[in-house]
Amino acid sequence: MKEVRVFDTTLRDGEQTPGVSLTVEQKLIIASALDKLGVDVIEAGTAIASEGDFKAIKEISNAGLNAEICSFCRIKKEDIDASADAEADSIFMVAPSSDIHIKSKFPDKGREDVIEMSVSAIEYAKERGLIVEFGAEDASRADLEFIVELFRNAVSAKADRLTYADTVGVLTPEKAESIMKRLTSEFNVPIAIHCHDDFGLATINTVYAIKAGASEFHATVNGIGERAGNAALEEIVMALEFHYGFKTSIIKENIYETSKLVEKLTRIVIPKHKPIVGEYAFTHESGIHTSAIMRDTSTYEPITPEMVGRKRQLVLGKHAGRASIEEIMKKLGYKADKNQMKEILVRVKELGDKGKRVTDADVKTIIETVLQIKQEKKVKLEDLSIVSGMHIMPTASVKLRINGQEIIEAATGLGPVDAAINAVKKAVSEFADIKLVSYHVDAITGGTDALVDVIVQLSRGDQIVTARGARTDIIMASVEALLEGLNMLI
Ligand SMILES: CC(=O)SCCNC(=O)CCNC(=O)[C@H](O)C(C)(C)COP(=O)(O)OP(=O)(O)OC[C@H]1O[C@@H](n2cnc3c(N)ncnc32)[C@H](O)[C@@H]1OP(=O)(O)O
Ligand SMILES: CC(=O)C(=O)O
Repeated sequence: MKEVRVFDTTLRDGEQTPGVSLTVEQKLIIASALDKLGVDVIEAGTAIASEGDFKAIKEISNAGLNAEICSFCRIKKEDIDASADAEADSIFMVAPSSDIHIKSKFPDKGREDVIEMSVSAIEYAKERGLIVEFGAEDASRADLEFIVELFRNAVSAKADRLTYADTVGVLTPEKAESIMKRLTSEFNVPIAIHCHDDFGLATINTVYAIKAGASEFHATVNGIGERAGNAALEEIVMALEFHYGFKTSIIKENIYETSKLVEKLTRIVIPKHKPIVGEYAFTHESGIHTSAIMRDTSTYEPITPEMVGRKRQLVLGKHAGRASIEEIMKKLGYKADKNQMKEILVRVKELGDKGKRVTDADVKTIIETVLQIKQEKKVKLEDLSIVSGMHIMPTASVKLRINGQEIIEAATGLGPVDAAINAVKKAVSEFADIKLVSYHVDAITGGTDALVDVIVQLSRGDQIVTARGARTDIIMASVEALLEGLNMLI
């Protein structure tokens, strides 16, 4: 089984995603998570780019991590100096290689000049004790014979590794394969592939380059990066290991945790349907699927969620069937006869047909209505007040009745909704350890008087539930959703 090295560039190319900017502390947190994930190289930033990046690279380099710590560099002495001064183990040194890039970056220079500049930069970097991974930028639009010539000179100058960069994502799997076959037949040093996702081909191009002999790939967690992003680490690892029999150092059970951390700190929300890490990658709604999954999970899951540190979710909606209802009834501890089951299913579908996402709390209400179960709500809102304004820290106070006992709490927050949620969470903290997993708000109509639909996901231990609040007042809708969920969990 051939082992492939993983060069993670979440903190460099990933951070080049428009709007993403990480503090030194955040970079350290992500670097530690990447190390725990098992990546071989962490490209921690560009030492020359800013004081913060310099400091981040230095702190990460001195954090005692197992991974090699790398800094991005141009073929420029000052970039090499900054990287060496930041105490990086290695540099990813990049030279423009296509005529388009050479012309626009060095208008009075040509291919020969790029070779000369690269050679002297590599020699200088080696003098400064750095491992040099030398990359050809925009290689996929360059003359392949020039790339071979550039790499030959780079290797003579003692570059340790080479990278072929598909900077604007124009490779195809066939090209990636034939080019990598040629390059790996010419050179004895390790060759990496660096792909972007402009045509949605970053994963397959990377996989084909690896199949053809590349021994390392560059990727980012969640595929974040410039424009359409970089190749996604989690997709490539799973594809290489599952379909092609390669081995990586990645501890797959840590994938989801790392993905959620990167989502939280970069604030780049993972699309719900994204492979491996999207919310719905292991969620099933359709009746036919749920019914089969309950007999054998492999019917509709190519890999188990546990493999990547996740759990399966079964949700109800207009596509539900009897098996889905039976499963949720079992979970909630209810029993119903045939006719009642039919009625519950009809009502769930009715809600779905109205275009609504059916939450767990909706299902519970439907079941209790059909079964004529009158459940006293354990947590009731008796009062809520909010103070917010230009020069005031948003503050909320709540009066709840929990199991008949009156509880009054107050909390501050980043905004009035946050303050209200914090106050409720504080009030119930003695009764249960509840976590808010996700919060989603939609304005159903267009104006400022719109009906606001809030959907929350709450967890308590292993249990996760969804609940809704719908009001014209966003604070009340949020608290209502939270209380609905709480009542399900407590
Ligand atoms: C495909 C990629 O991801 S490439 C990596 C992109 N990453 C970054 O840009 C990192 C963040 N960048 C920065 O902080 C800044 O751009 C810096 C510090 C690197 C440079 O800043 P400045 O000196 O102000 O230059 P500026 O950003 O305006 O232009 C880039 C310069 O680098 C030159 N350059 C670009 N690539 C290379 C290269 N591989 N080697 C040498 N010089 C290069 C350009 O020709 C241009 O030079 P010029 O100023 O003489 O025209
Ligand atoms: C260097 C780099 O990030 C690229 O060519 O895409």
